[in-house]
Amino acid sequence: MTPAPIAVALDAPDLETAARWAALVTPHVSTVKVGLELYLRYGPDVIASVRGASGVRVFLDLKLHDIPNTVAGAARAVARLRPSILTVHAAGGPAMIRAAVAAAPHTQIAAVTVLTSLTEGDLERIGLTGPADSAVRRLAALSVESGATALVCSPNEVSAVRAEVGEEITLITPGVRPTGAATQDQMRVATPEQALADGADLLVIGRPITGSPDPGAAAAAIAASLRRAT
Ligand SMILES: O=c1ccn([C@@H]2O[C@H](COP(=O)(O)O)[C@@H](O)[C@H]2O)c(=O)[nH]1
Repeated sequence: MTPAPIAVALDAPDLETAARWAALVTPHVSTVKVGLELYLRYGPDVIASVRGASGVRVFLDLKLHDIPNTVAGAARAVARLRPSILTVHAAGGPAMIRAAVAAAPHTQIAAVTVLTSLTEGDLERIGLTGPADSAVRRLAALSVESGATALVCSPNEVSAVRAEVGEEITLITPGVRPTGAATQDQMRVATPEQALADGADLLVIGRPITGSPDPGAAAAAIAASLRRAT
């Protein structure tokens, strides 16, 4: 069976837990995601630990955001680990995104538009007035013009972003919650089925899977429900 288009966020406190979660979910999902918590604690070794024998795709979610020269150096440093996807913040601007793309030619650079934990009230306080999808569309267009071939947005904006950037760009959506699951700190959310129906290519799902007593079964259940919906 083809693994589901899900990236499981391995936001674990230790390497053993992350590797265990990765081994349990990899029969069911296409990708595992390493974020700041794990990478800052364990560094590059974490990639091999979660990739394991299965060779599952690893998404390195470091959300780089700095001047172009610094981001180029950081992207070059992690490119040797061959992550499938590396994130940068779209708000870092065109030159920074171009620098990341040039520094990691074998890794897909995904630009994070507006964090899924932010409400429209938060955006207004930051100075981004108007509906969230206007800011997301603007940042998406800028990122693609700068060479990003993937974008991170909430499932609520995925159809607007698809209309803006076309079919060739990979749309990645965190803020995904199965019906009835707690939203926790995610503010702009939708179900896995809705995100996929609206045009997402890869669903990032963490705690609804890793917080389950059986992460393998939780991943398998979401994968099966996506298969039924398509
Ligand atoms: O806008 C964003 C960008 C990245 N994330 C990351 O996705 C996961 C979501 O985990 P859940 O447990 O499913 O909430 C997490 O690693 C974030 O760093 C995001 O949530 N929103």
